[in-house]
Amino acid sequence: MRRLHVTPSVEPFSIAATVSLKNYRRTSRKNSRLAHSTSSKRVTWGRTCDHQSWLRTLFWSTPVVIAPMLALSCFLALAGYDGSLFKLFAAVLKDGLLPVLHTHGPRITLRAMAAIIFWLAFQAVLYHYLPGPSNTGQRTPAGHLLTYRMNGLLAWVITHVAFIALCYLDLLDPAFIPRNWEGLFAAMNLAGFGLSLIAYLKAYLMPTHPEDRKFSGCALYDFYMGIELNPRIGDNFDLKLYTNGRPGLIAWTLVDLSNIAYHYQIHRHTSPSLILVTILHGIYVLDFFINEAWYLRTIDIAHDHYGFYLAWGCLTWVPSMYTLQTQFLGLYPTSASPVFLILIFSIGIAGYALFRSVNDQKDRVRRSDGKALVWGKPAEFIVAKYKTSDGAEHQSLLLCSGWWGWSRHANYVGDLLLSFSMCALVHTTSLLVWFYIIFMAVLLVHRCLRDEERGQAKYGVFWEEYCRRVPWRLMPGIW
Ligand SMILES: NC(=O)C1=CN([C@@H]2O[C@H](COP(=O)(O)OP(=O)(O)OC[C@H]3O[C@@H](n4cnc5c(N)ncnc54)[C@H](OP(=O)(O)O)[C@@H]3O)[C@@H](O)[C@H]2O)C=CC1
Ligand SMILES: CC(C)CCC[C@@H](C)[C@H]1CC[C@H]2C3=CC=C4C[C@@H](O)CC[C@]4(C)[C@H]3CC[C@]12C
Repeated sequence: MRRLHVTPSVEPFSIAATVSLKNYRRTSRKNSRLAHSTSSKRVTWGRTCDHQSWLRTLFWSTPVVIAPMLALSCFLALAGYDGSLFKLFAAVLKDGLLPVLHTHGPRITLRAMAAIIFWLAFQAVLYHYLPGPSNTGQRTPAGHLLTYRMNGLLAWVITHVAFIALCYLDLLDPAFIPRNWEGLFAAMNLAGFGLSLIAYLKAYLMPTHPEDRKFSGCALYDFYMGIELNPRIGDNFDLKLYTNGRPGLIAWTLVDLSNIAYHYQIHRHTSPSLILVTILHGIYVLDFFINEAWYLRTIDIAHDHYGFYLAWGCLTWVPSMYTLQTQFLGLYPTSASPVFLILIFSIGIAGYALFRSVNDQKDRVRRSDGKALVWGKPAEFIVAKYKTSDGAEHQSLLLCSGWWGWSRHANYVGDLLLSFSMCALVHTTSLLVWFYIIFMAVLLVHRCLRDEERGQAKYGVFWEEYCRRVPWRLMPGIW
């Protein structure tokens, strides 16, 4: 890819929606006119959502209550009702909630509390002390460019080797997690709520970058979606990357492995479905750690603020809800034909390949400043200008070729195929097992809309040009 230099003194706000230098000159004249219209705009992206009514804001805060209730329902259904949410609701209607909670509800135990405290501390130590290459994230609305140390893969390997070694030496029961699930679930919730509260108070009392805070005007919404963008302890301990990328994600594969052991201890055989789901989960989690620097350029790190959504979400929702398939299979074996398993597993692998290829294209283009090949050809992109609140002007590349010319979120299509496969492999109609794909579909469709709003506020006319060139949000011809 030839480098496209825009000399500020000649065309201070020009953009290029181009593949080559030839096209660049033509489009930049048009784009510079467009750019002048955005450059004078107030910086609104990543800022207060002052256009929202309080009723709307309150409505969007309801997951603070709904998500823990959903997690509790799934816990109860697995603990006492054959993994059936319908049986659970029938029991609650018949006997009342309190007796159901009394018989099957989570319990705070000292052992589980100690295990969760140890787990969080152990992951914090690995996060802080393990070596790894440094990478910078995306520029924040206030203009900060933060550095992160990428040592997640090492942390994942050390944790799993330690777990296997402790089990091998008979110092730990490999089925420790499902056997202590009622206590662990309660302790994870306490930790998740506790960390969310700490994040909320820290945002007022000791903010890391006060100019990057976002206030909605509704305390509950601020607690839910977060105030600080990148809260840190000291200069280097990034609370968001630690929470999102360590205790929850590493627990995901550990919970799966422990459920395989539990299934084996109870039934004296292994389940092909359980192994295949664990392999898909393992690929997904390992992919995250192998490509950790890519994660710095995703919505979670670059745009989402740090509150209950991420803190409780990663400490409780991920280990308890993202593992529902293996928890179910650990307790209730199912059977499926080899042809079915091979077909569904192949769909999962195809979904993963799409997910990785799309994410990789964007990452390579952004990291190389556009000097990358996409599907064997020089990348096509829009050089989109935006302003930070300090008044400085910056630019980002919006890729428009390869998968990113096919739809604006082809990576979500791959993820949805993979999620479908993770659920279908269990071979049951139990709603609880299918919850993951339903959640992912809602989350990713909502993300498409959210990202659009934010892209428009950040890039203005450049975003409009991008949407004109790549009209489909998710699936060409459908949406
Ligand atoms: N398992 C799970 O629970 C979930 C998994 N995921 C997966 O995580 C991955 C990351 O998801 P997510 O962060 O939502 O989305 P993306 O990785 O697609 O990142 C979106 C950001 O990329 C930038 N961007 C948008 N369009 C372009 C473009 N054409 N060229 C270059 N940059 C662009 C924008 O940021 P900027 O401001 O920098 O321009 C935008 O905010 C996805 O693969 C998704 O499937 C996502 C959610 C949940
Ligand atoms: C409170 C709840 C209703 C919602 C909590 C949601 C969060 C726990 C999740 C939202 C986005 C999720 C993720 C995004 C991208 C990821 C990359 C992928 O490669 C691995 C998984 C993940 C880190 C994933 C983890 C959970 C979320 C943060």
